[in-house]
Amino acid sequence: MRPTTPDPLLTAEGVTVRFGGLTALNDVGLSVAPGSVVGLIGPNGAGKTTLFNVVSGVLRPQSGSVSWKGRRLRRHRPHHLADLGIARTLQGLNLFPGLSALDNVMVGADRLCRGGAFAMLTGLGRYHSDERRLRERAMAALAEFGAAHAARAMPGTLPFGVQKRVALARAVVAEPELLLLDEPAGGLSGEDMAALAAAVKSFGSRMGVLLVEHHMDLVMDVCDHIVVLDFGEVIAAGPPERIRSDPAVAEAYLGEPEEAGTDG
Ligand SMILES: Nc1ncnc2c1ncn2[C@@H]1O[C@H](COP(=O)(O)OP(=O)(O)OP(=O)(O)O)[C@@H](O)[C@H]1O
Repeated sequence: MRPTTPDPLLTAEGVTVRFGGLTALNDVGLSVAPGSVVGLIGPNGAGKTTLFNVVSGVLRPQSGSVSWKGRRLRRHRPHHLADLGIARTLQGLNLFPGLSALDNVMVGADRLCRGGAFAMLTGLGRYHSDERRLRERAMAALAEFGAAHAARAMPGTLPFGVQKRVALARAVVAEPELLLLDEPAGGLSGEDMAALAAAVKSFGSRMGVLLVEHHMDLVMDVCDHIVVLDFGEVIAAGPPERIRSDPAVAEAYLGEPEEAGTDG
């Protein structure tokens, strides 16, 4: 269901993470409102994955907090995300190699099914009435990403770009309120990249999205708001047009300030 409140879905505040003597994140914050696409960018080692892991419940920060709809998450773990209404895709595809593309997507519908999609897929429990409904829904999700033709195929037999579409379909089939995307463009090009951009834009009208991504063109194209990390600190935050012209961002990426106006 579409959220009706403009309050943030997800808020991270004052997040600090240290690995031994290295400060990977220092007092970092961001928030994602319903219906907005927030990009998290920064050079290699800036702390993007670390923040993604804190938000996902993989890592506990030394200080700071993560809140969901205004309520602080104290002990959340990745397997709690679906119940909260949060889905994520990881850098790896994480598809089950022994399940067809369609069945992989149905696993993503787990939270819609009382007995769990696994119980349904394995025939354990009495969930046959749910099964047809979820199968139709999973097919519709595959079709939305142009992967309906792959429904019966095993993931390993599919081209990488199609596998990525299946992973995206699995993430959104349960209609999460927030989608966490960790470098979804990795390994994509051309048509697959354009399809991904279109998909993320369409998600933005249905759910909040946090997009961690290296691919700058994609981020500038699809995000409403961008947070830039460098050496574990937020160095800029704002709409794409502001980030694009921010000298601190150019400096972080290029290693030195862009010399505006120099002509030789
Ligand atoms: N488990 C860990 N143990 C020690 N140091 C770590 C660990 N995870 C990350 N780091 C360090 O923390 C810093 C931030 O890493 P992180 O992976 O979050 O950056 P990133 O912005 O995601 O980089 P990339 O774009 O290369 O994926 C880096 O210096 C990295 O080497």
